[in-house]
Amino acid sequence: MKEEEERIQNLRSKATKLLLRKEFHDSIEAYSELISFYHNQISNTHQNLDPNILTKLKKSLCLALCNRAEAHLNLQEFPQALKDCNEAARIENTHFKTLLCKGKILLSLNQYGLALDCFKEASLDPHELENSDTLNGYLEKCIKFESLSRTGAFDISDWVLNKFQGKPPELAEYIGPIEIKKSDISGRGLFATKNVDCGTLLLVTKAVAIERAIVPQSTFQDSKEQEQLDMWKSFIDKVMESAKKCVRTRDLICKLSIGENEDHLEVPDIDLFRPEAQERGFLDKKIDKEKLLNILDVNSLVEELISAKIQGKNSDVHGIGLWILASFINHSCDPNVRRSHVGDHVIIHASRDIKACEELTFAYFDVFSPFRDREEKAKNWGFVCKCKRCNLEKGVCSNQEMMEIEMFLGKGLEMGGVVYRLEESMRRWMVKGKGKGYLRASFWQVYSEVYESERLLRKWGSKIPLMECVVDSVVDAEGSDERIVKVLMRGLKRKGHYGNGILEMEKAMKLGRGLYGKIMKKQTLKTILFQLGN
Ligand SMILES: C[S@@+](CC[C@H](N)C(=O)[O-])C[C@H]1O[C@@H](n2cnc3c(N)ncnc32)[C@H](O)[C@@H]1O
Repeated sequence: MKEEEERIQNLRSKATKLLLRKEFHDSIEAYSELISFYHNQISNTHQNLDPNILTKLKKSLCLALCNRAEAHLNLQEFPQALKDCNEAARIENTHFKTLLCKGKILLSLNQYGLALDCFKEASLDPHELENSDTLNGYLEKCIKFESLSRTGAFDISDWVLNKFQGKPPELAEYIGPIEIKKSDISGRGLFATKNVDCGTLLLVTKAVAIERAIVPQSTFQDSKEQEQLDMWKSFIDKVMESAKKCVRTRDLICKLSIGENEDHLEVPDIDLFRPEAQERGFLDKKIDKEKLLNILDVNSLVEELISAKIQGKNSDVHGIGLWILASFINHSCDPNVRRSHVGDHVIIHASRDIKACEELTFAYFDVFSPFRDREEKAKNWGFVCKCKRCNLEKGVCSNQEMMEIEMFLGKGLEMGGVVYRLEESMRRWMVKGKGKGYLRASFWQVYSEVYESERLLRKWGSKIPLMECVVDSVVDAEGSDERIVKVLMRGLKRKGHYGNGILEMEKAMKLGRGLYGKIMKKQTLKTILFQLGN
């Protein structure tokens, strides 16, 4: 008997040491042995009742379960961690350490309301005053996150102003007025459930996994490709790891498209993606590597590089990630939402006014390029783009005149001449409304060079449309984009309307909200707009 007691005493101190040394896998093993021992003892003791021994055993079991939960939590094995905490709580429902651990797990699972209940309950323990600072920290965080996840009232101003450097702001997951429905473009898509205006926040969601690497522009092509391949491989491993750890993640990943027969795919209920749905029965689906590769091929997103370059972000940093709910958003060459990457979260907001029941689309690749370039990029993604803009431009682009305009571009014809020819052709082809905006966006590079050159403006000014007019039509067709805002702000500066032309500034502010969403302070947005115009 003495020997057994000694063995258990040693096992207990071994498990504790391993936990303190952060050797979580080994500590889980040691605690599991300890937990089995207590389970056996309790069922034996139940037969030869000694209430004191039983109480002592149950206390020890509660502590061992709670410590094993802590180890699982550190390995981000949330379901196992939660299971241990729930068993510990059934033994002693006011156990401080268990409540603290369960609160931390629920916080990691974005279940802020339930986490708050745990921390509140823990704060009632009069014996744990020395832990009150830690507890207050969690309470404050929970209250903030709970409100953010309900209201979407985020503020990323300081971070944007700091050119996206330093620690990103802490974000909570948020699902705005959106739903999943069958799409006319392909398979399923995300749709607005009510009218929203430019800049409205629609979705904030955290990546299942993300992998970043620094690949300097100057790196040789071969090494660049190797670095990207290595990045892709470790990204796949990370997603596999997350999927292995959590039934819910695995089940939700399995709902994603592999790019084939999309029109036959089930349309999942958006509520499944809410953190509160954690407890709903998710199917323990198997996911083999080949299926996962296909899913990642179709749904992974790179952290946006074009806007990163324009905003002066470090464009040597490349990131790839999987954001499950955002994966239901189809591509369009005339998108109405934009994504911003903040830490491991992706933020989706309206880049123009959107009507209820309208499908939300963003650009998978740069859409400020001619039809043939975009066709090639969509092909690399594995689809033929069915958006309105491609359908319209397909017809125009087979036109001999359009081919000539594209050819002139390559042959160094003066940019003013290209703009002039394109505008004249559109007039003759009777291209109207959005069509004009689409084609101007296709040749935006050319337009922007003309509008930014005093010399070209002097030469071609009266033969080509006003910059403001072209900006309006491209914004109408494409929504907000840094490149348009840049040209607009520089134009306003030249005309002396910078900061004092009220109407112009109102327009610029609306475009700014389209760029970063309404989650920026007005004053910060103004500063950013001025920076873009310099
Ligand atoms: C990230 S998924 C988008 C959601 C997908 N429609 C679904 O049902 O799960 C990407 C896939 O959607 C389809 N897709 C997205 N945008 C498209 C577009 N503009 N035209 C045609 N197919 C598109 C392609 O099959 C692409 O591989």
